[in-house]
This record gives sequence, structure tokens and C-alpha cells, in this order.
Amino acid sequence: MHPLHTLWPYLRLHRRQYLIGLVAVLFSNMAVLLPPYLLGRGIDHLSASVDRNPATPGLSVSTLALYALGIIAASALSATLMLIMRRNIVVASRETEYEIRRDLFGHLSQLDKPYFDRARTGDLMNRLTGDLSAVREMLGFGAWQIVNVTSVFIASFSVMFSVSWRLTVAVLAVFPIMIGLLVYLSRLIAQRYVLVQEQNSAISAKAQENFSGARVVKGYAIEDREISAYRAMNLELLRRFLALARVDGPLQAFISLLMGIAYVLVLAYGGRMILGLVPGADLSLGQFVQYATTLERLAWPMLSIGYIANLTQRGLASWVRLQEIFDAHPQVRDRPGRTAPLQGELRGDLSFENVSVRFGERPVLQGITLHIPAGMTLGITGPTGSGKTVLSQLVTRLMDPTSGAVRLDGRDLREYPLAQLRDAIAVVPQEPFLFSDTVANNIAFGLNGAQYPPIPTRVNVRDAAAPIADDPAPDMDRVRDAARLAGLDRDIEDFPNTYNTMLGERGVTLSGGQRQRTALARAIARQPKILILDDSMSAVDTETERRILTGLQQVQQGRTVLLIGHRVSTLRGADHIIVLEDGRIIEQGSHDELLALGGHYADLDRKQRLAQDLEQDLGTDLTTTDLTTTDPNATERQA
Ligand SMILES: Nc1ncnc2c1ncn2[C@@H]1O[C@H](COP(=O)(O)OP(=O)(O)OP(=O)(O)O)[C@@H](O)[C@H]1O
Repeated sequence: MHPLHTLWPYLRLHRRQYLIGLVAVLFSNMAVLLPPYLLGRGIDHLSASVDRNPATPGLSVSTLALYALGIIAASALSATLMLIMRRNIVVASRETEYEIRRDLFGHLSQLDKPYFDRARTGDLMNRLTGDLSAVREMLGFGAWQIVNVTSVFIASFSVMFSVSWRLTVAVLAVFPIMIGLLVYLSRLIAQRYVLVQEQNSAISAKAQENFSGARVVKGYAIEDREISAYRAMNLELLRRFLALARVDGPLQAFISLLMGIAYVLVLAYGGRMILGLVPGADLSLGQFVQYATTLERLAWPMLSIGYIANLTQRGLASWVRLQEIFDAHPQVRDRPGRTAPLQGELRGDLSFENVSVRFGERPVLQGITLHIPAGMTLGITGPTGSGKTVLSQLVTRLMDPTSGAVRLDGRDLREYPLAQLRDAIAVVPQEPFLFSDTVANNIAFGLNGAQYPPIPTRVNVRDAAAPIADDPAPDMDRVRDAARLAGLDRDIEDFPNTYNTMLGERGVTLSGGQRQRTALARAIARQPKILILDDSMSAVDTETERRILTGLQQVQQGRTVLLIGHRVSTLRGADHIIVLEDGRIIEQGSHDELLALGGHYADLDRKQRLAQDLEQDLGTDLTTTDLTTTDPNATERQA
């Protein structure tokens, strides 16, 4: 399918603007042919006056003024039409860019975890910026120029033919060479441009990962290696750019040369006609000037052919790259037609029925059967990689089980609209992400989602409802309450602007524990039916953990909580605890039952007690060490 086919729905939204603009270009190009004609007529009159040729009436001053006025009027008309074109086509292309960007972001936001696991942020950024600009240039300047050049060609050649067909046939002799070259080079340009854009994406991704992972790069003192790798990629980008320049440069130069040859032909052949040396072909001086001036009008469009070909090829190649995003679909999605929330308030009763998950051939969860009644706090532990996070991700439907079913209040999760399901759940992920915003807004991040109506895609910017410009101020009582329950309130009071302190890139940097607690407060503020804490207290000391757990006891009322952790101190208050190993539940029961069982959990408890004793002796916190496993995170936390 041609790429323009998929672009059409966007162009259609502005068909009136594009049409007016393109018609304006057509008429402007006709108007532009009038001045050479009037000039030629004037010159013929002038030469008749000079020669006193009785066949042509002499030129009066008033006729001369009339020609002058005509030239001014035609130029003014052409300029006005060009302005109309700009106001329509340039505006339409900018609006189309807005609409595509809006829809791309909307579509990307709908894509699921597997997509983002595969995609590279730098590449996506490059597509949303560089590729989108290339598409806009094709739709704006490109579309205008295609019509401009075509109409200038048709109009100019018609005039040139009517003035002297012999001269025009001679001039046209150079064209087949030019068209052949154009087709050949355009193909090369398109291929090389795609290579440039791919490298652009790779280099953006490299830079983005280095900035995001600056701590790791510095921590391992591998700046030089990264600089060297970046240099190599940068050099490759340069190489690809130069390869592109090698094919788009000669086109311009060659067309210039052909124009020069055309002028020589006009001068040599046309001059002979004026002198009467070509039998049966007369040309007056005025006609010669009209012809040469019209040909001159062709020079710029001819020169821009290469540029337009380049622009169009780049635009189409970029659109194909954007279309790849539109073509990606989430694996986890609503059942067709199932978007209205199911009736009845959710209670939070979860059950796993013989649930298994595989990634390719690798089983990650195997035959999990488990009932978590509403309001229960379930502790989940087990060695690293045992499937704890995957288990929790099934609840939010970040992925679906390969076999078996997860039920909420007796209904398969897949029956709920995703929005309703996720609205009832809040997750504190293992690696919390904070936005460059105030502490208060970071905590209130999960609130107010419902007031934003979904924007229909592929609608004209003028027809779509205006976006809500300002976020309403966060409900500060709720924010403070959540911060207190997450054990973050005292830290916030110490920040320079308390709750209005900016975080992240534009503000203060939080410690690992503060980040975790901010994410925890964000989840608590949402007051969800199901709360999932994925190793959310791994970066806090035991004293802070105790404060958080006390706060959580208040939060837990009436909620189902999945509490993933490596520390017995985190898990001991849970109503029920499961121990996972290689994707299977190997032990389950209450804290006391599991201790009495004397298995993995009891072993974990014994080792952590030992660590606690050591800690007291050494004065350091070793309780985060998961001694039963080779948890690399634990070592990192220690570091
Ligand atoms: N998207 C994915 N694609 C392929 N494999 C995955 C994916 N997500 C997780 N896994 C694999 O599934 C297994 C379980 O991962 P999971 O994150 O659930 O472990 P975990 O028990 O939470 O570990 P930790 O205690 O280190 O957080 C791991 O071996 C992991 O490599």
C-alpha cells in the first residue's frame, strides 16, 4: 500500500485549505506570465517607434504607462495569490502536524508494556520530532512546490510553444536526460535518507540512555568508553549524511548546467531567427525577450525539482516510520465493544485459577492457584526472578496469563474494561518514576484522570474540544494524608518549598528511599481497592519501614493489598504469605505458620535475624540483604 494512502485521512481534514492554496498557486503562476508578455509587447512597440515601422503603431507615453500598470497589477495579483496560498497550505500543514502528533502520542499512550520493553525512547523521540517535521515539510512546502513547479512548467511551456515551437522543441531536448537522472537519484535519496533516520534514532537513543543512566556510567567510570561509542555512532551518522549529500548535491548542479545549455540554445537559435537566418521562423525582438524571460521563470522551479524530490522522498520515508507506530497494537486490550464500566462497586476479591505465564518457551509462572479475599493483605516473597512482579502484573493486566484465569470479584479480568480495572488498582513499582513537577503534583499524579474526556483521533484541530489547559490544584488534604501514611511528611517539611518543591530534572534530587515513599504516597492518595507494593520498602531503613508499615495498617482497611518483599519484617504483618520459587508457590500460610514449617521462609527469617544482630554489632543496616538469594539488587542497595 502506498504510504500516501494512510496519510490521506489526515489530508482529508484540510482538503478545503489545500485546495484553495493549490488553486491560488495555479492562478498565481498564470499571473506571473503576464509581465514577460507585456514587456515583450512594449519592446516591440518601442522598436517599431525607433524603426518607424509603419506596420506597428508607435508607442505613446500613455500606452507605455498602461503596460507598466499591467505589469504592476499582474505582479501584485501573483503576490496576493501567493499569500493566500501560504495562509492555507502552510497553516494546513502545521495543523496536520499537530493532529498527527496528538494522535501519535495518544496511540503511544495506549500501547502496552511489551511494546515499551522493546522500543527505545530515543528512537521514539526522534520519530515524534525529526520524522514528523519531515512529513510536515512534505505536506507544506513540498505540496506547494509540486503544484507550483508543475503549473509553472505547463504554463511556461504553453507560452513558449505559442511564441516559437521550434525554439521550444530545441530547449526540450535537454529534458529527457534531466527526468531520467531525477528518477534515478530520487530512489537513491529515499534509500539513503532512511539509513540517516535510523542512525539518527540510534544516536538519540544512545544519548538518552546515557543521560538517564548517568549514575551508572559515572559509577563504573566508563565515560571514555561511552564517549568513544557515541563518537563511532556520530561518525556513522556523518558518513550516512555525506552519502545522502553525494546524491542530492549533483542533482542541483546538473540542473543548473542544463539551464545554462538551454539559455545558450535560445540565444544561438533565437538570435538566428531574429536575424532571419532560419527560413520560415520569424521572431521579433519583443518575442525573444518574452521567451527568454519566460524561460528564466523556469530556472528556479527546475532547480527546486531536486529539492522537492528530496523533500518528498524524505517525507514519505518518515511517514512510513510514523505509520509503524500507528500499526503497533497492544496485546492486552479491551474486548471489542466493552468500554462501559461493569455495574456494581468492585470489592477487590482476587483469585488465580491454575495460572501459567510463559515468555516464549520459558515458563515464568506455573499452575498458580490462589484466592485473595477482599480486604486481605497478601505477602509475596521468593528469590529474585521467581515471578513475584509478573504475578502482580497479571492483576493490572500489564500482561495476560498464557493459560488459566485471574478473576476479580468472580469475573475474569478480561471482562472488565481496562480503564475500570486500572482505576481500581494502584501500583508502587520496583523502580519508581517521578516527574519533573512539584512533590504535591507527583503525589496527586494518579488523581483527576477521569475528568479528561478521550479525544477522538483523526479529527481536525478546530473540531476537537480544546484540551484542558490547567490541571486543577491537587486536593492538598488528600496529598498530605498520603504523604503522612507513606512516612514522607517529615522529609517534605524539610524541602525548600515543602509540597511545592520541584523534583527531578528541574528540582531537588530525592534519595532512593524518598523516591519509593513518594511513589507509595502517590498510590495511597488514589485510595484504590487493590494496592500493589512491589518491593517498595527495599530502599528504606528498618525504622522508616516500621513507620510506613504503621501508616499502611490504616490504609489497608477495606483494601486488598499485595505486598511483595524480601524482608520478613515487611511481610510479617500480612494475613497470608506465599513463597514463590521458579514460578511455583512452594510455601504458604501466615507468618507464624511459615516459621513453624521450617522451610524457605523460616530460613529467610533466621538469616535476617542474624544480619540484624550483625548490624547492631557493626552499626550498619544489613537487614536488606536477602541472604537466601543472590539478589544483585541487595548488593546494590548495600553499596
Ligand atoms: N517482559 C519479559 N520478557 C521476558 N522475560 C521476562 C519479562 N518480564 C519478566 N521476565 C522474566 O520472568 C522472570 C520473573 O520475573 P519477575 O520480575 O517476576 O521476578 P521477581 O520475582 O519479581 O524478581 P525480583 O525479586 O528480582 O524483582 C524473570 O526470569 C524475568 O527475567
